[in-house]
Amino acid sequence: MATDSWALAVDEQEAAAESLGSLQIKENEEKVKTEANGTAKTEVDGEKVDDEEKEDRAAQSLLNKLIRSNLVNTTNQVEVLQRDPNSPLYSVKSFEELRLKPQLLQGVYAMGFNRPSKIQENALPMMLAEPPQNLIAQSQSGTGKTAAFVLAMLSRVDPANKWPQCLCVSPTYELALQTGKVIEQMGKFYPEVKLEYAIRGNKLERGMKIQEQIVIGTPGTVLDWCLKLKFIDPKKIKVFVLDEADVMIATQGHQDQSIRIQRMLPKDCQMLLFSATFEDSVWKFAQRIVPDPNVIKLKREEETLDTIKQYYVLCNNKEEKFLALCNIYGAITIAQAMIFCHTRKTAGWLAGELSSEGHQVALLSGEMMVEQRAAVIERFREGKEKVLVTTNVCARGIDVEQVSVVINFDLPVDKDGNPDNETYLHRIGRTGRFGKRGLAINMVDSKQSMNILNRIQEHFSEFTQLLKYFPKPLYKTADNNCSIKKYFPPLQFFVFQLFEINNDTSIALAIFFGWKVMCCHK
Ligand SMILES: Nc1ncnc2c1ncn2[C@@H]1O[C@H](COP(=O)(O)OP(=O)(O)OP(=O)(O)O)[C@@H](O)[C@H]1O
Repeated sequence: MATDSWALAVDEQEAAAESLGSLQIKENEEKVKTEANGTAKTEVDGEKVDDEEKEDRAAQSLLNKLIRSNLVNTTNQVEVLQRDPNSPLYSVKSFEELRLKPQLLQGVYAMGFNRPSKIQENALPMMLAEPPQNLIAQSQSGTGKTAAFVLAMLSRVDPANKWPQCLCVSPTYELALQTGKVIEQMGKFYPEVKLEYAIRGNKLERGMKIQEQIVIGTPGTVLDWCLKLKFIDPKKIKVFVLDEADVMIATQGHQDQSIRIQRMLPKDCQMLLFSATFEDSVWKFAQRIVPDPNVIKLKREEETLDTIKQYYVLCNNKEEKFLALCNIYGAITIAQAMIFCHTRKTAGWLAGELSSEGHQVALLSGEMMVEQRAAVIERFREGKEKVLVTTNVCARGIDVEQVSVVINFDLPVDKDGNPDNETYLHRIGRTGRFGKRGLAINMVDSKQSMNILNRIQEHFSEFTQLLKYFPKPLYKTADNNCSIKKYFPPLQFFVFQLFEINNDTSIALAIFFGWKVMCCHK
């Protein structure tokens, strides 16, 4: 593919992203920007490392919501801590058992939900109980929290009363919109219930009273609407939901604003708080927001490196790394691969080079809006591109199941240049549940990067035996003429590859023969 067709591909990607315009996310209406660009930069290896690489929790959370269409399966058990340990613990296996209003049951089924998710089995009976109970719930993104509290809110409102009865605060404008969409979908057959967005761009006339029964918004605007502008009478709120508590506390001021809102609510208002993670700070915040809570926790599925074959390739510079990459592509059949780079600049360069070699490449990096990133991931999932070149923004939480090959073009390091073991695990790890096998290839281009790889190896060797196979040099280029010095792995390695790999036998065989292919190629 020539460079201009690469540019064309980017244009197509952007066009695809624009088609997501139905989200109506307007740039200027909320200060909290979900794209992570425009922030401070650090110098590493002579290149700018953007702060995009730092975790932007709101952006990550939004991205997850945009690309997820299904529940995340989990084999872990839900842990329930009841406020009153003597009261019976109810759990439901069907939505019928919840005795929902028929319009809501219809809405739930129309969304394609057949049965409650793991967390919903316990959370829904608690949320719908009489008298209402408070709840703190923690489970990873995609396990059904939003759907659960939306159902609770819709169940509790009285459509005959034309004032806000349920209040939901979200960390950003965009996240609030996403939750609003779920309310609209689930409440499709319950049109009497109306929704209002308390977000900065939504200007209401002074002195008016909101008639919609559900208000969803960001903490600052919700606080203004309750306190200063008095659009909402907080004393009439029956359900208060604080969503994404972990993202919320990461934003300056949101914690205090949320607490101030909570203090205005009546004592018998049902308080519900949700979070994907449960660090100490989140737990402390949760306890301030939710008095006498029931607590539900669902451990996240652990990622493992046990099923991943890990290798490294020794090179001298990024051009050689690119060459090595081409050789690997020449040698093995790769359905789809994700390639991680440290900086946007390298990612852009590599995507261009691969593209001009004829690969169908997608590029994902931090200067893209979250919706653009979601569109790129979607295209990649659909197989429209075979290679996804990305910086760290793509590393977390994105499950592109069909990808069995991950290439660390640059090894993951933190801002101080130390190995980032967690990111390494997220990039190449697979949840044990899928048991999917994979291949990870690490590009090493200096003494420092070898050192980093060794430290990553040491770190993971502590808790997995299989890593005796890690890392095996795949091949080594000594100079730009590529007189290749091969490291022959022990025989057991081939035996291991040939007999233990199921799904990826083809890759194993190809690698096996690929040694020769690489040599011939040179
Ligand atoms: N009981 C269910 N059956 C089938 N699908 C469901 C069920 N509950 C939720 N889903 C779907 O699963 C996906 C994740 O659900 P949901 O958004 O509620 O999870 P979450 O834990 O709130 O995650 P996030 O915080 O990322 O939004 C959504 O596409 C949702 O429509």
